[in-house]
Amino acid sequence: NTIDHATGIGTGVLGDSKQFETSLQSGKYVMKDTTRGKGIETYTAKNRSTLPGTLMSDSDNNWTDGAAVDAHAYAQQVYDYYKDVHNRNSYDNKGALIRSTVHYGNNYNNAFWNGSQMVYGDGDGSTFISLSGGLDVVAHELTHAVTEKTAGLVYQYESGALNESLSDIFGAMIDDDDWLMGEDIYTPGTNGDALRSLEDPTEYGDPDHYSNRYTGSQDNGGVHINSGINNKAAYLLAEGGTHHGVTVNGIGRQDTAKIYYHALTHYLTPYSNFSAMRQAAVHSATDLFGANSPQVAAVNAAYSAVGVN
Ligand SMILES: CC(C)[C@H](Cc1cn(Cc2ccc(C(=O)O)cc2)nn1)C(=O)N[C@@H](CCCCN)C(=O)O
Ligand SMILES: [Zn+2]
Repeated sequence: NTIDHATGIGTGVLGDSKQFETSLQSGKYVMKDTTRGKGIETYTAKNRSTLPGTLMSDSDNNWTDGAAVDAHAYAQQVYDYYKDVHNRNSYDNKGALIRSTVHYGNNYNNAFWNGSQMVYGDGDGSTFISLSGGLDVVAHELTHAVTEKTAGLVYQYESGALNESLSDIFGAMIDDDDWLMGEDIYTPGTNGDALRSLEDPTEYGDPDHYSNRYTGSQDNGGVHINSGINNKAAYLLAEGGTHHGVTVNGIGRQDTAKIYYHALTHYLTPYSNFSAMRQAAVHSATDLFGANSPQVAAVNAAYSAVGVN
């Protein structure tokens, strides 16, 4: 009925005011958006680790829990990106309910997709602040769900690094004011730093060329490390540049996002490696823009520039 959905207003982690969809339930406003797919819900774990915890509620629809405000508002923004830009209805393309829990654990320095929902810690206040305060973080986590429902890239070694890279790529496409990951919620005492950089992965110790890939077993075989190689390729594809003597003529963020989304939903498979990623991106650019397009040429150049054949 008409009062089913309402517009909440609140302050985010960084003190920014925003509006978002809520609904009225048994006389209280709750963080449940009934207007997108089968819904978007935000819960609090109250600093314990039981999931999903308690649905966020408020008496007057003016919200002061910054972590919940951002988790809820950014989940809506990421839903809208996939719907409006890629015509995808939630992470399963069937309007799956999107659930987030904030205030997970105690001073928990991480955020993750647990296979069913998004989970955000509050950080310890010096390494991280509440991680849902990063739009790129929310997009990163929700993209893990998209990947699971599409290519199903196994979370280890090269397929896992591609899984990670695609989450970073769409994080950067949605939080599109830079090519950094986590800059808004990492080390509040230090400006301008981040967890990872797609522009220059080596800035945070990650490789930007296949010859420098990590071959050990830590981090599930380097999934958050070797992601830098594909992240660099995506950055070069969008922005252009010369890397290891190879020049790429950039095609912009929009066409780059279309190529990766097409690859994710049409060509990548659970055990795709970096070489298969190059082929999937070439096939996708060919499908979308034609075999002799500048986009296809740029894809080939970008992967050659990072040493992937
Ligand atoms: C999305 C991003 C903000 C988040 C960042 C992150 C956080 N951590 C733990 C961590 C903790 C402390 C520090 C430090 O510098 O002291 C750095 C990293 N490692 N990565 C991240 O990358 N989380 C992983 C969590 C993976 C959990 C296992 N599936 C992911 O979603 O891939
Ligand atoms: Zn990830």
